[in-house]
Amino acid sequence: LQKKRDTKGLPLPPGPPPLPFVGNVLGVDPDHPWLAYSKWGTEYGELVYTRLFSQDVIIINSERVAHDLLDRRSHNYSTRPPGVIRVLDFLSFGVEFSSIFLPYSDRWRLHRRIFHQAFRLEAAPSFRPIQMRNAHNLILNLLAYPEVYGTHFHTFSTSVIMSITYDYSTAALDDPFIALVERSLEISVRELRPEVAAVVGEFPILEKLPSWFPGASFVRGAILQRSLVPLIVQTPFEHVKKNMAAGTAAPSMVSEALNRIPDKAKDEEEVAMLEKAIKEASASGYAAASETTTSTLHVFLLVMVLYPDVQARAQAEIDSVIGETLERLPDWDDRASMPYINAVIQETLRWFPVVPLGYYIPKGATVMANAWSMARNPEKYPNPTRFIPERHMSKAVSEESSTNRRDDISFAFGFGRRVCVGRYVADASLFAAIVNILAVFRVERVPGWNVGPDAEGVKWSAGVTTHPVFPCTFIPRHTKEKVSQSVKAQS
Ligand code: HEM
Repeated sequence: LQKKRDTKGLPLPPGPPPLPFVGNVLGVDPDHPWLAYSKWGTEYGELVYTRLFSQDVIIINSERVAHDLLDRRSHNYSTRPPGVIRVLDFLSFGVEFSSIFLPYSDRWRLHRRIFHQAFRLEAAPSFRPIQMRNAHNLILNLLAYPEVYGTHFHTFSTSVIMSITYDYSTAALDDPFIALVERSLEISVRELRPEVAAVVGEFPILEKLPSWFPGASFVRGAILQRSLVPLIVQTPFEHVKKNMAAGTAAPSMVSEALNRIPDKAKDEEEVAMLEKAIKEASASGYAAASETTTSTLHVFLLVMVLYPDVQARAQAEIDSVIGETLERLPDWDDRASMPYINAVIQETLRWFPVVPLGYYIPKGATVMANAWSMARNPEKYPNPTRFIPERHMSKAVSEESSTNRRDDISFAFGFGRRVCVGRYVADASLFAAIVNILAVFRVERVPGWNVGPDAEGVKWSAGVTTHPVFPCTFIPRHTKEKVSQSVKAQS
């Protein structure tokens, strides 16, 4: 029996037998590829070799191997797959500058440094007032128009990141800039992934199809995206520079990074290079922050509908801390007294990681870290399809945020040098939104929507980030007047 080998003669892990030309592509649902990768994991082991057309792909299905390769040997696994980058060269979406897609390089390192200054563990709490104010807008929006809850989640996530990054205030409802960002992100999330890249890369003729041609959605996406991206990148950056010139800029990631450009570096070329990096990193940051936070809130809502007992226990905990009559809304200081809420946040991130696959490349192949499969590991999480916050309760959750405990659900935020730079900010946004939603609403399934606790049959959106699509009912636990009063009192 001849062992499979890569082009350099190194042995490759086992995997499903590929068909000529297409490889294993027919076995993969391109909208939910993590399902096939996880199934192969149970058949072939922690590391699986597969081929999508001519692209070699190695899937890591276990946390142990992911930590070993992506954390401990991260210098080998820190760049991004050429597949996605090739699509970008070949059919430009105009987002080649994004920190998320940049190859491992000095340019990427500079982006990371800019993020790190603003979003590191010690700096993240400075954004809490912004996060809480937006969580209050979220509950007011939900009270007014509960049926479009997805739009409110998006407004919340994007407003938080826009304020943090640019001190840019969006309208509480129907902000035109947010609509633009939403459209642009929808295209990127859907099209810019290796499974799509594999197809486009194999059939360059697709690029030549007119954009109206059925199935040529990525061509349409690319055309639209190329016109949206410059607006989205330029407009908020100019806003900061204008405010700085007028002396009215409040602290934000961009204003602080611009202020840090050292005087001695002020030869024109260097300043231009640094400004460009700040502009590009800030635009990538809000792209990365918005969809992920929004999708996690969708997952939270789904589990609250599917697990009414969990919801009731979470609400009992909130009421025990702030009182049953909503004399005030929850605040940051309450977090330490809410171990169950913290466990609900942990379990939400575990139950369905909204970025199910992370992409890395060592030389040659694409390596995918299958967070979805890690989250469903029955040895670490008995009965993994069930939402059980108690599994996180024994570990003094109240003292630490969901993102500090690297040993537990770290797979939700990626691995190695490309680990999510916004995880501390994300954790605080989730707490602010979740605790306020539960304080003010009971969420219930709509009559006739018969989905069981494993959420089988629920539709999930397709893309790098995914979220469930389902109907639900928001029942206010307090009167509108009471909620408005409490919001006013707290602001
Ligand atoms: C619940 C919310 C979030 C989740 C689940 C999440 C998850 C992730 C994951 C899985 C990655 C990929 C890591 C990898 O490839 O190994 C990532 C990257 C990234 N995230 Fe987050 N994220 C969230 C929120 C945020 C926020 C709020 C920000 C900004 C404030 C942010 C900024 C970034 C950036 C810039 C990257 C790219 C890092 C790089 O390639 O070097 N994320 N995130």
